[in-house]
Amino acid sequence: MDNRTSSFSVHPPIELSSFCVSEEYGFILTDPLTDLPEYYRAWMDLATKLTDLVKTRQFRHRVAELPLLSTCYLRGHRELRLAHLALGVITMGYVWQEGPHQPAKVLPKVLAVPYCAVSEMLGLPPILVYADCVLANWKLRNPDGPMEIENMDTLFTVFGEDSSKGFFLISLLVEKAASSGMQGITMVMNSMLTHDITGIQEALAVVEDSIRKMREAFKLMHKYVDPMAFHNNVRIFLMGWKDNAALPDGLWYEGVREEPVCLYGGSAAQSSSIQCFDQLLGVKYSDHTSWAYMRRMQAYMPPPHRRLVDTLSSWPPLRTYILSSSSPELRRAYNSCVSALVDLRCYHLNTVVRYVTIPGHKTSGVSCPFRGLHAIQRSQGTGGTNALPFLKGIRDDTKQAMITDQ
Ligand code: HEM
Repeated sequence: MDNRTSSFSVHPPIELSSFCVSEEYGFILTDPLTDLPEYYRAWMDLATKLTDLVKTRQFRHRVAELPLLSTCYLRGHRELRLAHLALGVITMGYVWQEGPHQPAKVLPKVLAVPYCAVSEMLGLPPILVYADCVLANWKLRNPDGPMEIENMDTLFTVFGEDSSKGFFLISLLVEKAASSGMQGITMVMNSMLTHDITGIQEALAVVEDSIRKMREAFKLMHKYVDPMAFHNNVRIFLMGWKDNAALPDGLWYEGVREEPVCLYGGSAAQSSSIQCFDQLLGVKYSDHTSWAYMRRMQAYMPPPHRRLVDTLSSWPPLRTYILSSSSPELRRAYNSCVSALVDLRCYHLNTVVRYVTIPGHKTSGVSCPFRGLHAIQRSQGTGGTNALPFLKGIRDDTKQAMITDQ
């Protein structure tokens, strides 16, 4: 037994809606707004024109000309989320316009002050997070049509337009596939409360099916995202200012803080879905650095989503429950989920080799537009990790969760 309580009596049933998670969309923001009140026109205009203005090196000048807008006209969660997304995109354009060898070290007051205010209201850090650029950055072209890539668009892209769009939308579809898994998780947990073995087993099959569907959705990445465009453009504009040699001291938010702030860049490591599956299945990150990193990523999730991960981690462990049960079917259903998660992580790893490692080697040639890049940055994820060792470790930890007969 680990230090979680072994008693089920203290745990009320889990309701996804209490964590702002929808049955149909999971962690995705449903019906995101596509525009802010007219007062915020300057933000929306700038965020939608990032690519053109970065190409012509005008983005920073245009930011400097922004009026200092009050956040008092932003109403409700959806307006705040759209404002956080737009200001995040503008911040990335401002910091990385000249590439990693010449980042801006100071975020001007006209941007820093409202951005930090909106971030505080949402309980999110003032940087473009996964919950912005993926979970809140989408619309249906035909509102009555299906949620399929051909019928979808982003509200904003970062540099590397088509590949940026593809990266955000495919990640969104992977999240959509995870939504049935979130329902499966609640079914597992709530069936544990009543010791309903068949219920747990059926719910685990739902979880497994969802993880396998995530892998299927992931495959679309290869059709819609070009590796070189991802590596040299998209990735650069998602990088943060923590564990990044380009901005070793962080970024100074003028008019807000006295000291520069260090924050990780936007990465799908900030996805709550995968951390929920890990909690359900009892995946233990054996390396302390990886554990600490995954824990830190929770601060980049919207607070109710973070609470769900925490709640799952405080429940009596499913794995221990299964180990003490005599049902071979239950054990099989659990192992199939672990196996699906290992497969997903293996697929993800191969994708990282294709999109980060291989282009990183090619980029070391003289024609690289970012030739000032330090070697480590060429193979670094947007979340600041040295990607491959970190991801291999977590994949191996997932394998360790498998229950073997002995
Ligand atoms: C081109 C596609 C992708 C690339 C190149 C990529 C790259 C990376 C990298 C480099 C990391 C290490 C952390 C960092 O420094 O950012 C990472 C972590 C992670 N990524 Fe991705 N990623 C991709 C797509 C996705 C998608 C679609 C998902 C799922 C929604 C995802 C989920 C995760 C998770 C959960 C982690 C944390 C480690 C883990 O739990 O295994 N990634 N990714």
